Amino acid sequence: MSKVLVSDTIDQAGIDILSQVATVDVKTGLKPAELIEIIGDYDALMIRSGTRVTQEIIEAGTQLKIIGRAGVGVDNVDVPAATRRGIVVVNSPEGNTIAAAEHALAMMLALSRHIPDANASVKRGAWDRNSFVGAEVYKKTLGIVGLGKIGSHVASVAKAMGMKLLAYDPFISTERAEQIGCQLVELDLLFQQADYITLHIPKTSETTHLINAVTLGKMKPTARIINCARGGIIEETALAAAVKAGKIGGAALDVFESEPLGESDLRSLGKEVILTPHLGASTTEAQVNVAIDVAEQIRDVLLGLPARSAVNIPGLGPDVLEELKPYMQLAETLGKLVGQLAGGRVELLNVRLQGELATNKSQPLVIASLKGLLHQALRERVNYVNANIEAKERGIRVIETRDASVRDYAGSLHLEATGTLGTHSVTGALLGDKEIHLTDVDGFPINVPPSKYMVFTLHRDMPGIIGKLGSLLGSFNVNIASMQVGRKIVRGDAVMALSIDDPLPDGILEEIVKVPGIRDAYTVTL
Ligand SMILES: NC(=O)c1ccc[n+]([C@@H]2O[C@H](COP(=O)([O-])OP(=O)(O)OC[C@H]3O[C@@H](n4cnc5c(N)ncnc54)[C@H](O)[C@@H]3O)[C@@H](O)[C@H]2O)c1
Ligand SMILES: O=C(O)CC[C@@H](O)C(=O)O
Repeated sequence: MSKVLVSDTIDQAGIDILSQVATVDVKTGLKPAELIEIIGDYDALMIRSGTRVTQEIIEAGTQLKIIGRAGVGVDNVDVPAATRRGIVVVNSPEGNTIAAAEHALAMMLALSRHIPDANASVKRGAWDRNSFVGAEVYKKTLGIVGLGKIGSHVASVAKAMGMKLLAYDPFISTERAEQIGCQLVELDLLFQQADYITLHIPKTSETTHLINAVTLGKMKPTARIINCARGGIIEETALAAAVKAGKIGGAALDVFESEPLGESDLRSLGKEVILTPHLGASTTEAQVNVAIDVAEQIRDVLLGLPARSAVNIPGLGPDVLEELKPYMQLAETLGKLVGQLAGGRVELLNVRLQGELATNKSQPLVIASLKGLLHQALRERVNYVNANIEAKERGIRVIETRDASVRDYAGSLHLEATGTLGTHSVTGALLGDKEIHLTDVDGFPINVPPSKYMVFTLHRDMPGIIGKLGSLLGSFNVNIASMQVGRKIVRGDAVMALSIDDPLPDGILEEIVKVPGIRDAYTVTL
């Protein structure tokens, strides 16, 4: 049975799902050295934001197949290191959207009305109504930086509260922003005009210290800034100085440059600053959502299935996956087949999406084809995560083409591999109830479902050849399950595809090519 380590607190609903397929150990609060010591025993690691999964931990995790982040941000995981090792990294892109958006809105209102300090004052025994006069958000301008899932939800609630909405997000269209009720503006204008600024962007090299002494200087002296996205987007010393000097009105932060927050000027500021300990996703609902979402993906990957929200498998979102899953299986089978027909070192793979398939995303099919192609060399070491990298490292060039005009089957996939021993091609389609069929080998039309063990011959189409091959295989006790010949013209060149019950014993290929009329023979395991 597989073993899963859960190293941060996650909801029991997730543990229950993992327990269906694995032994689950929950060990929270581990020091990095302790994690390194035990991680080698585990097939999967499930975390929240508390565990930093460094390259060292990934390298010590020799059995790891998947790292599941119960939340959105994977900035606490060394994703490139995981990718190099072929470890899938999954997250829960939507499970805590509402929780994080509501936390940002709660922070905005709490900051405006001094709720935390007023509450603390009453609890201390005071009844001070003069110190906590606040401001209304109604008719004020909210500047939203990052109009993705969380930013959009904040926008719709803020709109209902009567706020005017400005947004900055270079990756969304003006139409999309307008749909959500936001005016898309340049960042400087947003800084100059907003009464409240809320950040909903990832932490990247462009967004690190986006809010600094210079940008803070562009804001209104009454502006209040809210960060429930990621620590480090705001330069904290500059923020503390700006609040102290009255250059901005205040700030509410849920996330920090270093967590847990250590010594910080922010702690000593008054009611203009509110701090929460990374609570954006901390609702019962969100924790159930993310735990189930990520645990299901870990379960699937441990069962050999693809994950729906893998961050290191390009182009493989849940919607794409649903539609392309059967074609990915087809691509992998064709990749295995063409790789073995080509033999030697493959230098070029042409992946052609044909017919209806031509309108689909090609990237997942390219990855699956490469996974199949590299299986011969790498076996279980190659997977959807590292297939691209492994192919690049081996100097395999990939060309993707599309031909919507091919109408033989509703949608088909054609792979052509060129290597040190020549060029071979295979085509396949899904027939009936999504059953894989080989429809062409080296330009010869056939129609056979692939089987685990197969033999292909290139021969001259002439009387007696099938019988001779059958007798030869029979004499070596090889049982033929099915056989089909593909030819373009009568008595021209032809391809024979044989499904056999067991692997072809060593030395028989050499005997097959001695049969008069047979020019070449290949055996493959799919
Ligand atoms: N505090 C918490 O507990 C908590 C919980 C959930 C998410 N988060 C964080 O909230 C943030 C937003 O999450 P989301 O789910 O909305 O992500 P998302 O991917 O749906 O949205 C992010 C948006 O930021 C935009 N963006 C990227 N770079 C930008 C840039 N340089 N300038 C402006 N916009 C840019 C993108 O186009 C996208 O629309 C992330 O940092 C996430 O880690 C925090
Ligand atoms: O695990 C948490 O509570 C934080 C989650 C949040 O920061 C996220 O990125 O999803």
